[in-house]
Amino acid sequence: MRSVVVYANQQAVADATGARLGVALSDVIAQRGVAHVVLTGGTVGIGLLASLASSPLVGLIDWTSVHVWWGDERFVGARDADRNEGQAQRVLLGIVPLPEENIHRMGSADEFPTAESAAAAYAAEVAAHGTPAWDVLLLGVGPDGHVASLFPGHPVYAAADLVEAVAVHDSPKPPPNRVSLSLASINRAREVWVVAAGEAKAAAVSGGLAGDKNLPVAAVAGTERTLWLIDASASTEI
Ligand SMILES: O=C(O)[C@H](O)[C@@H](O)[C@H](O)[C@H](O)COP(=O)(O)O
Repeated sequence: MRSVVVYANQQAVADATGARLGVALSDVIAQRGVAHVVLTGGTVGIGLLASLASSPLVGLIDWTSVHVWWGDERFVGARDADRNEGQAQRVLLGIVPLPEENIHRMGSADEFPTAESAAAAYAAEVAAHGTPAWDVLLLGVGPDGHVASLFPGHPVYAAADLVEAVAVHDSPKPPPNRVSLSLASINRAREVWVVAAGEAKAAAVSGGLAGDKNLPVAAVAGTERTLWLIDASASTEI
């Protein structure tokens, strides 16, 4: 099932999605005992975590039952400000009582010689946890229709999709070296939530919703639900 929800502006997308995530995590824990959430980088992706951190909903969640994963990561030094995990840590993960062993970071350039080896280690980490069907998987969208670090026309996106995680070089969005979940991994999620705000995203949103085969955002779907959580200016071309 696919639904599109249009909010007034970027802050409203972040606030509503942060609240939605808080409710979803407590619901999943009540139903299944453990929740696997996959985070995304980007403005809305980090903004919604900040919003959840300041919401009373944050206290509803049994954080010891939450496992946090990433859809993609920038392959730079562990303390580089570009790291998605560092940004998430600052706004939410470092504030809530989340056990360190529940935080599944993609490897940095300080720990791994290549993005390939970091991707392989991440695939092993996913396998070691039973290759979970992600309960909620968040994705920002680029103006070019990329999601996670899967870029349209990039050889990694075009290549066969039989692995869990891939190394990405020559990313059109800096920094150039990245690690990303594959499309197969993303689409194992029960719920995929696509978040986007701003007029720069309008073409990607309309192309994605119309099923433009060239756009990675058009190829993502949850097995139970796909939610597009966007603002008014990203919705003008639908
Ligand atoms: O690490 C990253 O760069 C991302 O995960 C990427 O896929 C991001 O989510 C989109 O580019 C949207 O980013 P903005 O919301 O900042 O435009």
